[in-house]
Amino acid sequence: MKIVDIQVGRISVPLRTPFKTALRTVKSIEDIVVKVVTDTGHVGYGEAAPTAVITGDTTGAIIGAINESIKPQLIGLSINNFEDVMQRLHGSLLKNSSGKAAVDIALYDLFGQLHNAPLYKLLGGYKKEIITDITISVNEPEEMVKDSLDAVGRGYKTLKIKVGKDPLKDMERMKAIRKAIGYDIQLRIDANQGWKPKEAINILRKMEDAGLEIEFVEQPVLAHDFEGLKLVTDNVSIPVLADESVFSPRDALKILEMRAADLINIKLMKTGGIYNALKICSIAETYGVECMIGCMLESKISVTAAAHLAGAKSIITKIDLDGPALCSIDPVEGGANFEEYKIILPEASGLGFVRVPEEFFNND
Ligand SMILES: C[C@H](N)C(=O)N[C@@H](CCC(=O)O)C(=O)O
Ligand SMILES: [Mg+2]
Repeated sequence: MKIVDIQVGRISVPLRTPFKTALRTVKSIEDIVVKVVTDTGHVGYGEAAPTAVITGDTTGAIIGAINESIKPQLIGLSINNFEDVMQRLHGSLLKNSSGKAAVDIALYDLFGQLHNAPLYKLLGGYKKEIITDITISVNEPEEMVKDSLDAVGRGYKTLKIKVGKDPLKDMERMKAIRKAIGYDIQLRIDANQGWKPKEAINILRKMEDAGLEIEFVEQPVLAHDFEGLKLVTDNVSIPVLADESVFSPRDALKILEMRAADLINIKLMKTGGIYNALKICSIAETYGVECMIGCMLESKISVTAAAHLAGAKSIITKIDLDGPALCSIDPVEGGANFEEYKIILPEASGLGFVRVPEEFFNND
């Protein structure tokens, strides 16, 4: 099964409501899609999200990385020697994790097709069904209460609340949400780097004292501030999850050696796809640290790949794969079945897509 072509296209999907974090506001998913074609007529699909404020990857940079650096390395290689293909892909250029992720995902789709098995089974086959949280954007407290109640009405049992805009207001937000939804629903929070270390310690202790029962806090401080992250981890009881601080297996190793966080958030757009995400799973297993699998603003294509990984690995115990649930439409047939909080993995080979619209690849 030889790679004969790699095509790049675009997918655009309006969100149900604007997505707001401490870092950005977005109204629609505007991602890059990739199609890897083989001499046997098989096609693998991938996707990249240009989340410049987190990964540094813009739309133009992703397209350039794939067309100028990745594609020339891969044409003619055989999926049968998958290790060689992965080495060439991940060695083709530095950084550019989102562009690498799109191609890596498409190649894993082909790897599954080559071996005629769903990817999650080839990677471990731990479970066929996973349960995701849903994200509540940072807004005025009343609006966040309304959005939280809507999410609970849709059946979600875990909400990930975006904070990090203003510590005093964040406290108000969390008190209002907890009061409205009660204690049967789990609350995790994501500050997206919005607090300073001492500010984070202060607000998290207040949340503990107020009995808000926060499952964990995601990325309270700046991504590069490993010492600040450790200071927070050492000084609060709420577990700390490293998100923007961990892109590569090397980052994961450093964070875990320092004991700077209690949990790690794996996202394919940060790791450059499944190949390196698997290494982070092994590192985390070695340290006995559980992982979350997360996503950026991604549609069903790349979130299906993340769901296959989550279904394969027991160390992934927390799921934040709500990209498709935030979308107003789903233009892709097949892949994982997203039924609100329940994600069911497909039994078809590879990632299991049935139809990815050809229009995505008409680049006029
Ligand atoms: C969408 C997901 N639940 C999420 O919150 N992902 C990121 C932010 C993604 C973005 O800004 O596109 C996260 O910080 O966990
Ligand atoms: Mg996060």
